[in-house]
Amino acid sequence: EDQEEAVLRELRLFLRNVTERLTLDRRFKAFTKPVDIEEVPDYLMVIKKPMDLSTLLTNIDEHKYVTVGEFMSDTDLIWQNALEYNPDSDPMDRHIRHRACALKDTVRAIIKDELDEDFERVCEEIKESR
Ligand SMILES: Cc1noc(C)c1-c1cc(NS(=O)(=O)c2ccccc2)cc(C(=O)O)c1
Repeated sequence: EDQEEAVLRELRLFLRNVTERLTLDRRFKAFTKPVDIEEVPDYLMVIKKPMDLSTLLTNIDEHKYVTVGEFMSDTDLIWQNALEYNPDSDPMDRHIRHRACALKDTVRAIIKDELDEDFERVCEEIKESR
């Protein structure tokens, strides 16, 4: 089992830990599962790349992410989609946008505080070498 696999296993542990903490946060309940197309029939006409926290976990387990940057692109989709689909001034839209902004800020704060820059650089080098 070479060094690269050890690094990527550590990356997956970190990303699972971050994702599970977000899933446990009650503010982000609406982001825990794919938007229900029965409940929101026109959703896929507006949002071309749906994403949610349970899909992030599946992606991690399927070794989709080789860098934290790739993971961040998918977490960005979650809040960007919510802002795009819920643009109006009514209280419901404002509430989901507030939670979307909280998700954006929370992910960035966790990564800034807990991701070692040297570790991410090693992941980037593995990605370039593949
Ligand atoms: C997310 C999202 N993006 O556009 C919209 C609109 C939402 C969104 C969708 C739902 N209903 S849902 O059946 O698709 C669902 C329930 C529980 C977990 C995940 C999805 C609820 C809410 C809410 O604020 O409670 C928000």
